[in-house]
Amino acid sequence: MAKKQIEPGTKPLICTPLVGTTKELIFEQLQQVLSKRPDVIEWRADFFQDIANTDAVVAIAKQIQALCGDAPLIFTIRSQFEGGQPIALSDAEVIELDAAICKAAAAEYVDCELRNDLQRINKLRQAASQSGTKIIGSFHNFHQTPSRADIVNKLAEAAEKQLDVAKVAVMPQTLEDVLTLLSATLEAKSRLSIPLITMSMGKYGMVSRMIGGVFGTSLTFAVGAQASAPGQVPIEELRTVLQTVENTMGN
Ligand SMILES: O=C1C[C@@](O)(C(=O)O)C[C@@H](O)[C@@H]1O
Repeated sequence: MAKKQIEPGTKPLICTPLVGTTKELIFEQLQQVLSKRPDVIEWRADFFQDIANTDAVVAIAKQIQALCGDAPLIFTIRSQFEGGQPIALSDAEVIELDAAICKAAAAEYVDCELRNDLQRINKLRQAASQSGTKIIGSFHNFHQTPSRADIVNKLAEAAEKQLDVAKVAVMPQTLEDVLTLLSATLEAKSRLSIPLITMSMGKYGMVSRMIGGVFGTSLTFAVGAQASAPGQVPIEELRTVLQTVENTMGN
Protein backbone atom coordinates (compact mmCIF):
# COMPACT_ATOMS: atom_id res chain seq x y z
CA MET A 1 0.00 0.00 0.00
CA ALA A 2 1.35 3.44 -0.94
CA LYS A 3 2.24 5.40 2.17
CA LYS A 4 1.31 9.05 2.69
CA GLN A 5 4.18 11.51 2.41
CA ILE A 6 5.11 14.60 4.37
CA GLU A 7 4.94 17.33 1.73
CA PRO A 8 5.09 21.12 1.71
CA GLY A 9 2.08 23.27 1.04
CA THR A 10 -0.74 20.94 1.93
CA LYS A 11 -3.09 20.52 4.88
CA PRO A 12 -0.90 19.28 7.76
CA LEU A 13 -0.83 15.57 8.42
CA ILE A 14 -1.71 14.45 11.94
CA CYS A 15 0.91 12.31 13.66
CA THR A 16 0.31 10.34 16.84
CA PRO A 17 3.22 9.07 18.94
CA LEU A 18 3.72 5.66 20.55
CA VAL A 19 5.50 5.91 23.90
CA GLY A 20 5.16 2.40 25.39
CA THR A 21 8.05 1.10 27.48
CA THR A 22 7.55 -2.57 26.52
CA LYS A 23 6.62 -4.36 23.31
CA GLU A 24 3.20 -5.24 24.77
CA LEU A 25 2.46 -1.63 25.72
CA ILE A 26 3.66 -0.34 22.35
CA PHE A 27 1.27 -2.65 20.47
CA GLU A 28 -1.56 -1.89 22.90
CA GLN A 29 -1.08 1.82 22.15
CA LEU A 30 -0.82 1.11 18.43
CA GLN A 31 -4.25 -0.60 18.42
CA GLN A 32 -5.76 2.34 20.30
CA VAL A 33 -4.11 4.87 18.00
CA LEU A 34 -4.97 3.11 14.73
CA SER A 35 -8.67 3.17 15.60
CA LYS A 36 -8.37 6.98 15.48
CA ARG A 37 -6.96 6.98 11.91
CA PRO A 38 -3.88 9.22 12.22
CA ASP A 39 -2.05 10.11 8.99
CA VAL A 40 1.36 9.29 10.45
CA ILE A 41 2.63 7.22 13.41
CA GLU A 42 5.75 8.11 15.37
CA TRP A 43 7.49 5.47 17.46
CA ARG A 44 9.36 7.28 20.23
CA ALA A 45 11.81 4.45 20.74
CA ASP A 46 13.66 6.30 23.53
CA PHE A 47 10.75 5.19 25.79
CA PHE A 48 11.39 1.50 24.94
CA GLN A 49 13.24 -0.30 27.75
CA ASP A 50 15.08 -2.72 25.39
CA ILE A 51 16.44 0.07 23.15
CA ALA A 52 19.99 -1.38 23.25
CA ASN A 53 18.80 -4.55 21.49
CA THR A 54 19.08 -3.56 17.81
CA ASP A 55 17.45 -6.73 16.45
CA ALA A 56 14.45 -6.32 18.76
CA VAL A 57 14.06 -2.64 17.85
CA VAL A 58 14.24 -3.31 14.09
CA ALA A 59 11.77 -6.20 14.38
CA ILE A 60 9.26 -4.08 16.34
CA ALA A 61 9.57 -1.19 13.86
CA LYS A 62 8.87 -3.60 10.99
CA GLN A 63 5.83 -4.98 12.81
CA ILE A 64 4.47 -1.50 13.54
CA GLN A 65 5.06 -0.47 9.93
CA ALA A 66 3.21 -3.51 8.62
CA LEU A 67 0.14 -2.65 10.72
CA CYS A 68 0.01 1.03 9.77
CA GLY A 69 -1.68 0.78 6.35
CA ASP A 70 -1.03 3.99 4.42
CA ALA A 71 0.31 5.81 7.50
CA PRO A 72 4.11 6.17 7.29
CA LEU A 73 6.20 5.42 10.38
CA ILE A 74 8.61 7.95 11.88
CA PHE A 75 11.32 6.29 13.98
CA THR A 76 12.52 8.67 16.69
CA ILE A 77 15.08 8.39 19.46
CA ARG A 78 14.87 11.74 21.23
CA SER A 79 17.98 12.45 23.31
CA GLN A 80 17.66 13.46 26.94
CA PHE A 81 19.54 16.59 25.92
CA GLU A 82 16.59 17.61 23.71
CA GLY A 83 13.75 16.49 26.01
CA GLY A 84 13.76 12.70 25.54
CA GLN A 85 14.09 9.80 27.95
CA PRO A 86 17.38 8.79 29.57
CA ILE A 87 18.80 5.88 27.54
CA ALA A 88 21.99 3.80 27.66
CA LEU A 89 23.03 4.59 24.07
CA SER A 90 25.62 7.22 23.10
CA ASP A 91 24.90 9.68 20.25
CA ALA A 92 27.06 7.49 17.96
CA GLU A 93 25.09 4.36 18.92
CA VAL A 94 21.80 6.17 18.32
CA ILE A 95 22.89 7.00 14.77
CA GLU A 96 24.00 3.39 14.26
CA LEU A 97 20.55 2.22 15.35
CA ASP A 98 18.94 4.79 13.03
CA ALA A 99 21.11 3.40 10.20
CA ALA A 100 20.04 -0.17 11.03
CA ILE A 101 16.39 0.97 10.76
CA CYS A 102 17.18 2.54 7.37
CA LYS A 103 19.01 -0.55 6.10
CA ALA A 104 16.05 -2.74 7.03
CA ALA A 105 13.65 -0.14 5.54
CA ALA A 106 11.80 -0.49 8.85
CA ALA A 107 10.45 3.09 8.84
CA GLU A 108 9.58 5.63 6.15
CA TYR A 109 11.18 8.47 8.17
CA VAL A 110 13.96 8.59 10.75
CA ASP A 111 14.35 11.58 13.08
CA CYS A 112 17.94 12.78 13.48
CA GLU A 113 18.87 15.67 15.76
CA LEU A 114 20.73 18.41 13.86
CA ARG A 115 23.29 18.80 16.68
CA ASN A 116 24.82 15.43 15.69
CA ASP A 117 28.28 15.21 14.22
CA LEU A 118 28.10 15.98 10.47
CA GLN A 119 30.13 12.92 9.47
CA ARG A 120 27.68 10.69 11.31
CA ILE A 121 24.71 12.46 9.74
CA ASN A 122 26.29 11.92 6.31
CA LYS A 123 26.77 8.21 7.03
CA LEU A 124 23.12 7.98 8.02
CA ARG A 125 22.16 9.78 4.79
CA GLN A 126 23.99 7.12 2.81
CA ALA A 127 22.14 4.30 4.56
CA ALA A 128 18.85 6.16 4.11
CA SER A 129 19.33 6.85 0.42
CA GLN A 130 19.91 3.17 -0.27
CA SER A 131 16.56 2.18 1.24
CA GLY A 132 14.60 5.30 0.31
CA THR A 133 14.10 6.22 3.98
CA LYS A 134 13.76 9.96 4.54
CA ILE A 135 15.53 11.85 7.31
CA ILE A 136 13.91 14.51 9.48
CA GLY A 137 16.56 16.91 10.79
CA SER A 138 15.27 18.11 14.15
CA PHE A 139 15.93 20.68 16.85
CA HIS A 140 14.11 20.98 20.21
CA ASN A 141 14.28 23.47 23.03
CA PHE A 142 12.06 22.47 25.96
CA HIS A 143 12.92 25.61 27.95
CA GLN A 144 12.55 28.62 25.69
CA THR A 145 11.96 30.02 22.20
CA PRO A 146 15.03 31.19 20.28
CA SER A 147 14.83 34.33 18.10
CA ARG A 148 12.97 34.26 14.78
CA ALA A 149 16.29 34.33 12.88
CA ASP A 150 17.70 31.44 14.93
CA ILE A 151 14.60 29.30 14.27
CA VAL A 152 14.76 30.04 10.53
CA ASN A 153 18.47 29.17 10.57
CA LYS A 154 17.78 25.86 12.32
CA LEU A 155 15.22 24.94 9.68
CA ALA A 156 17.63 26.02 6.92
CA GLU A 157 20.37 23.88 8.52
CA ALA A 158 18.35 20.74 7.79
CA ALA A 159 18.18 21.71 4.11
CA GLU A 160 21.90 22.62 4.05
CA LYS A 161 22.71 19.19 5.49
CA GLN A 162 20.65 17.71 2.63
CA LEU A 163 18.04 16.21 4.91
CA ASP A 164 14.52 15.64 3.66
CA VAL A 165 12.38 17.39 6.29
CA ALA A 166 13.19 20.17 8.82
CA LYS A 167 11.66 20.12 12.30
CA VAL A 168 11.78 22.62 15.18
CA ALA A 169 9.89 22.28 18.49
CA VAL A 170 10.32 25.06 21.06
CA MET A 171 8.84 26.10 24.40
CA PRO A 172 7.18 29.52 24.70
CA GLN A 173 7.41 31.59 27.88
CA THR A 174 4.90 34.10 26.52
CA LEU A 175 2.27 34.33 23.77
CA GLU A 176 4.73 36.52 21.81
CA ASP A 177 7.03 33.49 21.65
CA VAL A 178 4.26 31.57 19.88
CA LEU A 179 4.06 34.36 17.30
CA THR A 180 7.84 34.16 16.88
CA LEU A 181 7.63 30.46 16.04
CA LEU A 182 4.76 30.99 13.58
CA SER A 183 6.47 33.96 11.95
CA ALA A 184 9.74 32.00 11.60
CA THR A 185 7.80 29.13 10.03
CA LEU A 186 6.21 31.47 7.49
CA GLU A 187 9.58 32.93 6.55
CA ALA A 188 11.22 29.49 6.28
CA LYS A 189 8.35 28.32 4.08
CA SER A 190 9.11 31.08 1.58
CA ARG A 191 12.86 30.33 1.59
CA LEU A 192 13.09 26.53 1.75
CA SER A 193 11.75 23.88 -0.56
CA ILE A 194 11.80 20.95 1.90
CA PRO A 195 8.74 20.27 4.09
CA LEU A 196 8.73 21.87 7.54
CA ILE A 197 7.42 20.62 10.87
CA THR A 198 7.25 23.24 13.59
CA MET A 199 5.43 23.65 16.85
CA SER A 200 5.38 25.74 19.95
CA MET A 201 4.82 23.48 22.98
CA GLY A 202 2.99 23.76 26.30
CA LYS A 203 -0.30 25.53 27.03
CA TYR A 204 0.58 28.73 25.16
CA GLY A 205 1.93 26.84 22.17
CA MET A 206 -1.12 24.61 21.80
CA VAL A 207 -2.67 27.00 19.25
CA SER A 208 0.36 26.50 16.97
CA ARG A 209 -0.54 22.81 16.74
CA MET A 210 -3.98 23.82 15.46
CA ILE A 211 -3.20 26.63 13.03
CA GLY A 212 0.48 25.98 12.24
CA GLY A 213 -0.50 24.56 8.85
CA VAL A 214 -1.61 28.01 7.73
CA PHE A 215 1.94 29.27 8.37
CA GLY A 216 3.76 26.35 6.79
CA THR A 217 3.98 23.29 8.99
CA SER A 218 3.30 20.08 7.08
CA LEU A 219 2.65 17.90 10.12
CA THR A 220 1.23 18.36 13.60
CA PHE A 221 1.39 16.00 16.59
CA ALA A 222 -1.71 14.92 18.49
CA VAL A 223 -2.54 12.48 21.27
CA GLY A 224 -3.89 9.10 20.17
CA ALA A 225 -3.11 7.10 23.31
CA GLN A 226 -0.59 9.08 25.38
CA ALA A 227 1.11 12.46 24.81
CA SER A 228 4.83 12.65 24.00
CA ALA A 229 5.21 16.40 24.64
CA PRO A 230 3.38 19.17 26.52
CA GLY A 231 0.47 20.90 24.78
CA GLN A 232 -0.54 18.06 22.45
CA VAL A 233 -4.33 17.82 22.11
CA PRO A 234 -6.51 14.75 21.45
CA ILE A 235 -6.55 13.77 17.78
CA GLU A 236 -10.35 13.98 17.49
CA GLU A 237 -10.36 17.62 18.64
CA LEU A 238 -7.42 18.56 16.42
CA ARG A 239 -9.02 16.95 13.37
CA THR A 240 -12.17 19.05 13.83
CA VAL A 241 -10.16 22.27 13.99
CA LEU A 242 -8.02 21.36 10.94
CA GLN A 243 -11.20 20.62 9.01
CA THR A 244 -12.66 24.00 9.94
CA VAL A 245 -9.46 25.74 8.83
CA GLU A 246 -9.44 23.80 5.57
CA ASN A 247 -13.12 24.54 4.88
CA THR A 248 -12.43 28.26 5.19
CA MET A 249 -8.98 28.55 3.63
CA GLY A 250 -8.87 25.65 1.18
CA ASN A 251 -5.57 23.98 0.35
O1 LIG B 1 9.73 16.38 17.82
C1 LIG B 1 8.62 16.03 18.16
C2 LIG B 1 7.59 17.02 18.44
C3 LIG B 1 7.06 16.85 19.85
O2 LIG B 1 8.06 17.23 20.76
C4 LIG B 1 5.85 17.80 20.05
O3 LIG B 1 6.04 18.82 20.69
O4 LIG B 1 4.76 17.48 19.57
C5 LIG B 1 6.64 15.41 20.05
C6 LIG B 1 7.75 14.42 19.78
O5 LIG B 1 7.28 13.10 19.95
C7 LIG B 1 8.29 14.61 18.39
O6 LIG B 1 9.41 13.79 18.18
